[in-house]
Amino acid sequence: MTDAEATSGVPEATSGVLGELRGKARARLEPAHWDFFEGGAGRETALAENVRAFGRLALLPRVLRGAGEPDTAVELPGARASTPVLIAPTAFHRLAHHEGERATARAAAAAGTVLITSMASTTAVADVVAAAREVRADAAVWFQLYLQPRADVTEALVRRAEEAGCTALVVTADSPVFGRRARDDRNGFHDLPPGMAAENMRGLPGAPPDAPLDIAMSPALSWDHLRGLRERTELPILVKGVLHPDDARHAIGEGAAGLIVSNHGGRQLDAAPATVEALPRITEAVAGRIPVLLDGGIRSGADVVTALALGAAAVGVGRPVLWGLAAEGEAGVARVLAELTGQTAHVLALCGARDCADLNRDQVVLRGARGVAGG
Ligand SMILES: Cc1cc2nc3c(=O)[nH]c(=O)nc-3n(C[C@H](O)[C@H](O)[C@H](O)COP(=O)(O)O)c2cc1C
Ligand SMILES: O=C(O)C(=O)c1ccccc1
Repeated sequence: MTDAEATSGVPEATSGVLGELRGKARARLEPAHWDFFEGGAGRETALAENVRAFGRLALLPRVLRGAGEPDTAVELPGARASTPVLIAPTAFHRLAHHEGERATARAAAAAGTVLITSMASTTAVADVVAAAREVRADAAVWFQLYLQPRADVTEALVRRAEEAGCTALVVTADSPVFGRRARDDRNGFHDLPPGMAAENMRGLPGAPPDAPLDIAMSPALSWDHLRGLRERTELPILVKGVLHPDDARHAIGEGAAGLIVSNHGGRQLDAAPATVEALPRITEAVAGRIPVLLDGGIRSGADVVTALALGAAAVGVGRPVLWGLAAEGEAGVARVLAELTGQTAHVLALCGARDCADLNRDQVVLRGARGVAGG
């Protein structure tokens, strides 16, 4: 058994553009690298449920609303995107394609969307932003950050992201420890191969000159560290990995500019719920004060519109972007973004929506029941 269908029955894409790219990626990648990209923690329940939960939901279209051609643009902290489909931060793009994050950045910029570039990228953040800005001068790149136990290390990373031209920080809060991933254990995959490194981690305080520091994950991190970060940067900060409504309220109290409802693509707490099932309680708690984004299991325009109807301002896509990158490089990522955005526009039109905000949570219903999802 080498993939999620076998281990947990995740109904991943097998047809359409995404299915084609997924198949091509799988054929091209070394099995251990495929498993690293595709796998999740534990029994891969959260991974499978992210996808399955969307399949349990249906959309109630509104009719005869004279909505016209839908506008897919969204306004976000530090970005105006022409699509609600953003690129979620994923590590190690050079494992997928030799052009790595540069290829992803060019495709994101050309599509007019936000690349949330991972702190664990195999290309330095300055080079990622430069690649995006070669395509589009006002391309938005956000920097995903794991708060480091050493404040001087975190600060050095933030200065790098600022100097590179990133327009927001995304603090990943769901990783007090690294998830246990059975596939990586079985494959003995725990590090990048020779010749590749986490380029943002070079030359930081406490590291030998030019050697990359390991990314630390720490259960000692608290809201105090987030507050410390806020005091040291002008960039808007989004908190990624929020699933509990009280944490959403807490993040607002600490001045977060946005939230990303996420279970890290099922790679951290395997017992976590599907993200779309956690979303309604979060948007209810937030009550429009800051934008709430979602990632996990987005594989179609209907999934995007379902998340939007439940109150998300935008969504992030992780694995499908890696499929596109591994299969066809920049062109493959462009195909994934065009496909998901095109489907989203089509579903918005079929639902009678003018734009991404012109939807209501009463349009999302549980299949096989008469109730409305999330109450
Ligand atoms: C291979 C891989 C690497 C990831 N690396 C990171 C990371 O470096 N930082 C982070 O915050 N999230 C990371 N994530 C989680 C994604 O940002 C996102 O939450 C998840 O992939 C969304 O689910 P999806 O893959 O079903 O779209 C990673 C996910 C994958 C699949
Ligand atoms: O694999 C991941 O999900 C991830 O977040 C990560 C973080 C640091 C290094 C490599 C991967």
